[in-house]
Amino acid sequence: MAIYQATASAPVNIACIKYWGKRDTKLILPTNSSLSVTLDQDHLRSTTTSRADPSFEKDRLWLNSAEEEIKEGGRLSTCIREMKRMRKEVENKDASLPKLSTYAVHICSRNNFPTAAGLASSASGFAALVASLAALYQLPASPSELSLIARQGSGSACRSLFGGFVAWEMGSKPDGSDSLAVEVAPREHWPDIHALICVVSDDKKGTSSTSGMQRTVETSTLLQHRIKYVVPERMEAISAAIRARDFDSFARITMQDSNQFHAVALDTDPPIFYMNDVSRAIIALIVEYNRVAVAAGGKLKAAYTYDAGPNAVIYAPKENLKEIVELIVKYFPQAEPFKDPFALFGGAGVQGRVVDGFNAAVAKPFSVGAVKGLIHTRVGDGPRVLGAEEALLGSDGLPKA
Ligand SMILES: Nc1ncnc2c1ncn2[C@@H]1O[C@H](COP(=O)(O)OP(=O)(O)OP(=O)(O)O)[C@@H](O)[C@H]1O
Ligand SMILES: C[C@@](O)(CCOP(=O)(O)OP(=O)(O)O)CC(=O)O
Repeated sequence: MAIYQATASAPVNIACIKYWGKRDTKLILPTNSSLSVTLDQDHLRSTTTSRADPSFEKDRLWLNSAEEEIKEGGRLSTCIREMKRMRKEVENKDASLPKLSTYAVHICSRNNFPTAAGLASSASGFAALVASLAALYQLPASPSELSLIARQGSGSACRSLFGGFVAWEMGSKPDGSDSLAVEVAPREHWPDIHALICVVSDDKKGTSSTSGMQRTVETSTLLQHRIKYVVPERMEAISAAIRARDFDSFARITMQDSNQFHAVALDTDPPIFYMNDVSRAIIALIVEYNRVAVAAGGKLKAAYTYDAGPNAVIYAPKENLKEIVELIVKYFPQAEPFKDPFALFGGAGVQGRVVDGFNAAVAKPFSVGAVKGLIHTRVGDGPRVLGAEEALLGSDGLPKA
């Protein structure tokens, strides 16, 4: 008997222009376009194996070893159904193909980082699910076409179908067929963009993105201003900054948009707070670091951004990462030695330090544990189809131990 199985991995993405608000909650159609940087899967990824077999009784999914219920009409079941529909179209054109669209699937996925902790696991997770099913079904679909399906799993997931710098165009059609991800620039265009993730908390968050953004749509007047006047202009400006490799503009817009996203969260009734004192202290440090650079006649050297949680993501050109790590470690001492994937410190270990002219009083030093960990990564590529040796399902079609 032939085995029909495929494994794929997909990256996390962190938005610079935030998606926050839906005009259609079932199809997951946003109230504004958004733009993100895809992070390197060598560091953060979801890996998913999908298998179709006539002996399987029903579709099943395991996430990090535990079986998840595939609820009828839920996001998982929608994505699986849509992928089967695309396979059926291919089968209709070529009668010699096995009827995989009629078989149930077993899907096993793993995230190599905490799930549901504001590290965008739903984005890499749904992108990996769609990429592995596309490989299993041998679909001739482009990343933008696949993004239409990943979007229905979790909005931000549609942007993880591409590497590099990615826009999710909100579209205008009621059926959502023009609400998809497009590449603004591949990672090779600007590979020097690095990211430092400051893990402030890896707990499950209080207000989920899904429910938080709907409350904002229902109650925030500021959101209406953002949608109409602010985001369209910013999408243009940041795309131009990316094309020109203009970090100064990229950084300014990224920080402004993070600030406005958290402002609309605060403008929600009742208000939503995603950042905490640690998040705000990191903002103060980056603002002061940039002030020193600009005062010396230079340009912005780093940009912070925060999703629906307290974790900071700091984007910066590679050359600034050593200074940024030293700055963060000075105020947020680490229990574990810094994992130095790009050999910034040459094995010497990190010394907390600020640049000359830095006003140390902008933040107070915190104790060990306030920032639980630092992940240094960079802009990365899109989903990868992996070899059979990476499969997460065993020969019995169940998760490997
Ligand atoms: N590898 C995966 N495969 C399939 N689904 C996944 C995977 N990883 C996460 N998910 C789904 O995404 C959910 C977590 O999404 P949630 O939005 O709560 O957290 P997050 O993505 O870490 O945070 P955020 O999107 O706000 O940055 C999980 O409960 C699960 O349903
Ligand atoms: C703050 C954000 O990270 C919100 C992400 O929201 P989700 O994509 O997790 O929401 P759903 O579509 O309801 O699954 C901003 C962004 O990634 O653009």
